[in-house]
Amino acid sequence: MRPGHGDIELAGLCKSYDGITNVVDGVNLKIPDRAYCCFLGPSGCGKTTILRMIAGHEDPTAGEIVIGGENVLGLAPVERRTAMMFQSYALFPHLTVRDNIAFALRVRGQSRLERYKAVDLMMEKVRLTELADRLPANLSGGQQQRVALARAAITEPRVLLLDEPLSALDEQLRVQMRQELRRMQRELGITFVHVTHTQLEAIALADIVVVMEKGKIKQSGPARDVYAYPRDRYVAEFLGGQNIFSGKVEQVGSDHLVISQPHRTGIHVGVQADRRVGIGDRIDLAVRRDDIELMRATSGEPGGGATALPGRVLAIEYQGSFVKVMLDTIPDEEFIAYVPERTFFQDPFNVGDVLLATWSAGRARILA
Ligand SMILES: Nc1ncnc2c1ncn2[C@@H]1O[C@H](COP(=O)(O)OP(=O)(O)OP(=O)(O)O)[C@@H](O)[C@H]1O
Repeated sequence: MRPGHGDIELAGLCKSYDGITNVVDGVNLKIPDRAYCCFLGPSGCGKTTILRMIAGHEDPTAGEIVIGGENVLGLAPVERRTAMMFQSYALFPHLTVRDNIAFALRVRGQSRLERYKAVDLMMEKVRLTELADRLPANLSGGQQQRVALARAAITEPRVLLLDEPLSALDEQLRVQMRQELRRMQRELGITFVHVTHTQLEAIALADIVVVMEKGKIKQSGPARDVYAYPRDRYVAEFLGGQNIFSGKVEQVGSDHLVISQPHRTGIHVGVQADRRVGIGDRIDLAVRRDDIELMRATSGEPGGGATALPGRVLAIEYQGSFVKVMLDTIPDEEFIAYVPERTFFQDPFNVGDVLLATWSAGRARILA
């Protein structure tokens, strides 16, 4: 395997199938060599089209694709040194694991000896040595996936493109294979670009998460940035784990703002250097579900700088390590607190209880 030169740059990338609508609309992105990058977004947002353009299976309508410093437009997939792994692994049913993996090398005319040497090495890397002589029908879903990955990686690509690689697997296997993918990416030492519509998959795997909407990038960055600091309502809603609601700026202080809502007043928000707001502005706020603390309404107000809003418990769901408590704290918006399991059971709440939901000003974020 020759690693390196797997950095990708997309510049002004557009794709239209009908000459009218851009299904990929001005995408600019840099993916470093050997990064694990996940494109995340709902069905139809253009993720697969971007993948296919990087692979060379589809031509952009406008823009550039540069891999390892080389403009690859017009080059065939083999010349780009990209490889694609598909959702349905598309293994040859009549070939053994070894021959499935060797297939691309046979097409390239490598000698039997060369092929078998390369395939043995690859099988070791992806832990398939024991299964070398099996047919795909006699493999589990996870094992089939490893064969598909090995078959793509044997061509020594500098970039491996994966289109919803885990969607055919059941939940438990998906979580297991997530770790396998990450391990194999490190082992192969190449860039992975992975398309998914599953938030957890993206944040668990990726060095860089790219959140897309209608052909455009809404936000990209390390998983934690995108999850903990969503830029706007769309990203916050898509990544989940946040309470999102809008309000009007009533006061602007040196370190915090006071926001009101049709139903609630006295919502404190820390000043954010990246968001300039003035009195009267309408803003969207996000507060993480796990940053909300719930108190009995009788236990007094929280300390200075905190927000405390009343709410009735609508539903309670046990989730194992935490308990999900739904309240009507912000009427017309979903409002949920994640209470650590042990904390919850020290003094459990019931549906119908009226509580105070509190959080400190610094925990509320202003969205664009
Ligand atoms: N060959 C094609 N001809 C015409 N329209 C297409 C073609 N391929 C994709 N599209 C359209 O382009 C848009 C983006 O499709 P794409 O497959 O890239 O989305 P996606 O985000 O990967 O969604 P999914 O997760 O459902 O695959 C969709 O509206 C789709 O219908």
